[in-house]
Amino acid sequence: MSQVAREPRILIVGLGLIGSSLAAGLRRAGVAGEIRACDPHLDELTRAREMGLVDGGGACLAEQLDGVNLVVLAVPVLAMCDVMHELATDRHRAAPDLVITDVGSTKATIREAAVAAFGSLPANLVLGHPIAGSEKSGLDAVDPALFEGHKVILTPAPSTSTDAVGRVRALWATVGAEVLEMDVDRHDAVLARTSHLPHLLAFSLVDTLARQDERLDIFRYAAGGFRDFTRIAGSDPVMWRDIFAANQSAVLDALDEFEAGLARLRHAVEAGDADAMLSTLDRASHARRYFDSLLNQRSYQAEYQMQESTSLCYRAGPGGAVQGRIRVPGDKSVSHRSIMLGALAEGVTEVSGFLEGEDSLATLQAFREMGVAIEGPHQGRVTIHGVGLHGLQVPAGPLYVGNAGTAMRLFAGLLAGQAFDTELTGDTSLTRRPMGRVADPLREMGAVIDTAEGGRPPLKIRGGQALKGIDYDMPMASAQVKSCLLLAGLYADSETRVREPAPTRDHTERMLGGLGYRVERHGDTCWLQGGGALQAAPIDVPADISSAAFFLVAAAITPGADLVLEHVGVNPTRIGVINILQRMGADLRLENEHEVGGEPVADLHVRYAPLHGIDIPADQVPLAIDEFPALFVAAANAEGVTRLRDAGELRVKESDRLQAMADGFARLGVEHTLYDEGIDIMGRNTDGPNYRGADVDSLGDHRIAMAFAVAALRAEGAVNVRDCANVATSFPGFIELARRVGLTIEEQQEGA
Ligand SMILES: O=C(O)C1=C[C@@H](OP(=O)(O)O)[C@@H](O)[C@H](O)C1
Ligand SMILES: C=C(OP(=O)(O)O)C(=O)O
Repeated sequence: MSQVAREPRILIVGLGLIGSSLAAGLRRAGVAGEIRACDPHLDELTRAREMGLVDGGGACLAEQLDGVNLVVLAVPVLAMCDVMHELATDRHRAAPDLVITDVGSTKATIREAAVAAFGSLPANLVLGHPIAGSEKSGLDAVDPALFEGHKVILTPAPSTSTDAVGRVRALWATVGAEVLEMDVDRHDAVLARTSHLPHLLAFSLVDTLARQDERLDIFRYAAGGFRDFTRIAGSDPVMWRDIFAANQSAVLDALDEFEAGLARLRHAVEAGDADAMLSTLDRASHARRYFDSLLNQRSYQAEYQMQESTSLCYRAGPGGAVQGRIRVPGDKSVSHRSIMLGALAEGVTEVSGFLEGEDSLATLQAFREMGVAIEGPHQGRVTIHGVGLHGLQVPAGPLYVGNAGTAMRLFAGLLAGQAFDTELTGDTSLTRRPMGRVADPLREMGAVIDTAEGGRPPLKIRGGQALKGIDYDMPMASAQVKSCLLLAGLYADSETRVREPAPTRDHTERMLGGLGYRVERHGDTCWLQGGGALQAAPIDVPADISSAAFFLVAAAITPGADLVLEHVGVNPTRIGVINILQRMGADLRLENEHEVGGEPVADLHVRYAPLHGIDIPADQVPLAIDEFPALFVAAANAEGVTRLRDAGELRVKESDRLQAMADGFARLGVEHTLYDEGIDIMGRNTDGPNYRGADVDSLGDHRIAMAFAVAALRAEGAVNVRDCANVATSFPGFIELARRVGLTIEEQQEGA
């Protein structure tokens, strides 16, 4: 519950926009205490009293202090010094529990003024700053809702009384503000960039243009851009003079950074360097949209940050049909690689069919942060202005790859070969996943990488290392480890060889070949020689067989189903799901088979046919590694036992997928036995439902969420799946497509 101010007598010093709006907000909130004001303009005071904002007041601070419990100093920053001295002299007149706060836009100067006036920083002084305002000023602009939903930053010192901080927090909470704390220096540095610099630029631009054109034609013909950019130049000049003077050094630092950035852009314009211009504009445009969506709490990263507090659920009704022709979104593995290799190539790479899911978008964003100009995505089209193997630039901070194991592991190899240091971070699920499997062989190549305990993220990668080729025998069948080493191998002084214990997806090898980089293979080993170059070429991303798998299974278990999935990638290293379903008796055919950009594709046609349990051949496990959650649902609806072994890798995906599926099955009443590296599923295929409805938890894992949504087709009651926001990592639009083919499924906010 938010706190409410319980001050018997509040004194607001200064009836400008902030002071009068605070009074109005407190009044509107119905605070019980008296509100007084002190202002040199007696007519303003009279008006404020007539408007019902204050109970009384006067021009002399000493006289107004009698019995006051809370003083709010809302005077211009440079007037703060005099007011502090008066306060220090007459504070004995106030109540013994007096708390003082202020609303100044800079904090270090006000702290200095307080120390000068009081001899030291008083424990009952809580410096603060509401991040609210308007280009309008004074009592005329009063707005009781001015602080609602806005932030107020308090900057208490270690010596500040916690009771005083609590009371100032309550004051702002009463008028609807969100209160946070930071130290004085950080406040001044942050505000110099987010507020003071933009005001300074707006004032300067308007002044410059106004001088250039005495007849003010510019203003007459001003377009929206001018209006948007310069609105704040109408702000109170005295207030802003004071702010620039008071926060001089932080404002100058911010201005220096700005001038350096402007000089770079100027240079790009002057040199006609289209790539450099696009890179800056594109980064800015995306950063701006990211900022917008953060404010609206709807971006992909914001969604992750919010996940703790809100959760998206699926409610999948029992039964339903599976009919039609659909195309699922682009392949996630190929999408990640298209951005990575396109960025490292020389020339412009055009990608089509790109997956606009959060995982591959995180990869795209990371390259933007390393200076690569990338246009799009627009309806699956992305244009990457490659910078060559040595053209990446040092990013401003850690690279955040969200939920994407593929991104983190492939980046680890690629970044180990760069000249600069980097840090890779991810969301809570990714932070639990093992990275030693890439860090260890990379270290053998000469990379310097720090991980958190147990080889977990974040990964801190030291740049500038000379990498040497290795001959590596992978302990597990992992395309991510193989790809990571091949990417590092591009930067190595010699040959990098990787042997895999079983075939894994080979998109990296194929795409490197497509971009003119020679990768050789003999049996279970592939290798490349470092020091070459990649040449840009178009990349067509097929539909993702891992996403198609949910609909393949949906059709395979639903009597009467007849479904075509168009243009699905059927690379032989990915078709375990097709092989396994066919062995279980599915009527699944490949039609219209052809090749696009080095990857085989086909339309997959499934009609319902009764399934039976099988022993899943070990060699199919790596070829269907992401499809097991869906395949387990097929097994639950197949007559007899389906046995899976040698699948321990499922325990280190976005969740422990063996456990997550077993837990959900227990709730649905699907009989099963769990093993360390596998599961037995005792399926049924009756004329009616094959198990009951239940509430299940996806554990935030996209594939578990979609698998249980599909399971509802043969359940007796609804299947409610918790924590489904992460479906957007690999399959944006899943719900719409599922509904289109005949599933009854809705999204709900948990608790709604
Ligand atoms: O290389 C890739 O794109 C992937 C490889 C697989 O991971 P492992 O390499 O850990 O098996 C797979 O599970 C993942 O979804 C994507
Ligand atoms: C395991 C998966 O992806 P990643 O490893 O990239 O997180 C997946 O998509 O199922």
